Amino acid sequence: MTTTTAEHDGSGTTSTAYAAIVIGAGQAGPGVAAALAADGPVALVEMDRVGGTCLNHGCKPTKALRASAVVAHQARRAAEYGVHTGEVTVDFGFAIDRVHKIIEEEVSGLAGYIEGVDGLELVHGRATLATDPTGAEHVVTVDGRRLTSSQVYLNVGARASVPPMPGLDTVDVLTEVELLDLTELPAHLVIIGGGYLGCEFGQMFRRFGSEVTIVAASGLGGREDPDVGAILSQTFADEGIRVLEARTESVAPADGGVAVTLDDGTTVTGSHLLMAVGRRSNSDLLGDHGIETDDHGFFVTDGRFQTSVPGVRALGDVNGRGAWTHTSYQDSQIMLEPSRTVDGRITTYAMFTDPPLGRVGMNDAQARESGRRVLKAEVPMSGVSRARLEGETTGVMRILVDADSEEVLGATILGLQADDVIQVVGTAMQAGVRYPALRDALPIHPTVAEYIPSILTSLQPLDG
Ligand SMILES: Cc1cc2nc3c(=O)[nH]c(=O)nc-3n(C[C@H](O)[C@H](O)[C@H](O)COP(=O)(O)OP(=O)(O)OC[C@H]3O[C@@H](n4cnc5c(N)ncnc54)[C@H](O)[C@@H]3O)c2cc1C
Ligand SMILES: NC(=O)c1ccc[n+]([C@@H]2O[C@H](COP(=O)([O-])OP(=O)(O)OC[C@H]3O[C@@H](n4cnc5c(N)ncnc54)[C@H](O)[C@@H]3O)[C@@H](O)[C@H]2O)c1
Repeated sequence: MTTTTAEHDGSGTTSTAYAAIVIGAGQAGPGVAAALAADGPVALVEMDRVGGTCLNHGCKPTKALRASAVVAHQARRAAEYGVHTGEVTVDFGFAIDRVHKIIEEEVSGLAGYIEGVDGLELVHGRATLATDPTGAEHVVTVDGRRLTSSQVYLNVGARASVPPMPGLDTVDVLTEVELLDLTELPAHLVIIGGGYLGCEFGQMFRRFGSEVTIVAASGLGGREDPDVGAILSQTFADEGIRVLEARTESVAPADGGVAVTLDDGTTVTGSHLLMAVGRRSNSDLLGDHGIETDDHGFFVTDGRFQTSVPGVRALGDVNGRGAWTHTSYQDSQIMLEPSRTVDGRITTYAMFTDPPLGRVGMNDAQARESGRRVLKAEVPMSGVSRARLEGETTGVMRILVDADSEEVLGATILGLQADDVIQVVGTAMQAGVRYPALRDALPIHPTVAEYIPSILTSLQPLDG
């Protein structure tokens, strides 16, 4: 077993050798660090609170906050179900406080877990990395402390991208970090970006009572089939959210808030501005690391996460092979099982609007591009009996299969419980199940998932 050695170089700097150093306590780092600590001393370096984006200002706080927004919406619709509640008001301060309490518990639970692992040292501070091209001794510096190892794992994640725009330095720009720290509800939240972040936050804040305008260059849910984007747009319009399909050109202060000028000449004025136009890699925070990155700063890796420098591996968002907690966490599982590779991973994700969107594998456009002979089965959610029973008929359910190989190629579900139901298809795809086996499965009635076997009995060519 390798042991930690601490040496003084005469300048007062302590140099400590580890069996492995993990930088970033996000979704992959803690699990990998804990497992490696069984074989020798490991340092886990984190510059912020443990748990990374997901736990501190990503998936978990947003889904906790979404729960309040969904309840507000249901309460307003209660009369549709014969339930009478009186006037519905939202105490935003209470809702955000609830979120923070849940997150505090989870962060301290994770910190306690890390502290309890034998051989694992949590080092607080921002790490910079000087790699050794031979792979013999990489040097990580944290607050003047020198840590060395031949094995370095990078789980440094990504942060909100704030692209340059005239006037940005004259206004307060919020990212999700600051938005989740607000204690008072914005009067009018202007969101730049109509992707996952823009859609999820936009709908939540509208339901809390803010006026919301989303400026979305490629419409809502830009990566999805056009009809899915159109259903989302109609749902948002029905809830009173203004969506403008344009690019922002500049921003400026206005009436104690912000004015956003768009490329079609329109100007929108709001009290708060949220930037939600994608993520940028945190690889630059490591300093002059000498590792190959792509044009967007994501580390280039092979299927076992090996970077261009021997002994340095990159896991999670920063390797550009996924942009979700589940992909980052799965990277750590794959890393710890030598026979596995990330190559060929079937992408699956959800967008937690209400109703949610679930996606796995290909959508229509990707299926067309694949050059395969594709069959498609679909049903509007208004045709799904469970959705009708629950009064939640917005959306569509769609599955694509290969007519020749009978492979399941992908599915899009926008509608009631889509974030969970999609996983039936994802699991089948991972297991390599051919569509006739899925079609012939016995489903439970009345559920949303029962329509997966059911619609597979009426496959049609993709484009009619
Ligand atoms: C608002 C929002 C909502 C989201 N919702 C979902 C969702 O519902 N489902 C989902 O799957 N994904 C969601 N995501 C995406 C998800 O949060 C990320 O994909 C996930 O957190 C990535 O995990 P990671 O381990 O790669 O990086 P991170 O979780 O970002 O962790 C990286 C860690 O490295 C640390 N670090 C960085 N540089 C250094 C350095 N030089 N020295 C020391 N430490 C460093 C950071 O402080 C951080 O703790 C959401 C993201 C956002 C912003
Ligand atoms: N449910 C989830 O899993 C979830 C939720 C939120 C965030 N996330 C993660 O966070 C990442 C970032 O999400 P995001 O929504 O910020 O990015 P995104 O890439 O999903 O969407 C950004 C959108 O902004 C638009 N845009 C870019 N520049 C613009 C401009 N100047 N004016 C107007 N529109 C502009 C783009 O057309 C695009 O539609 C995602 O990739 C995802 O990994 C995941």
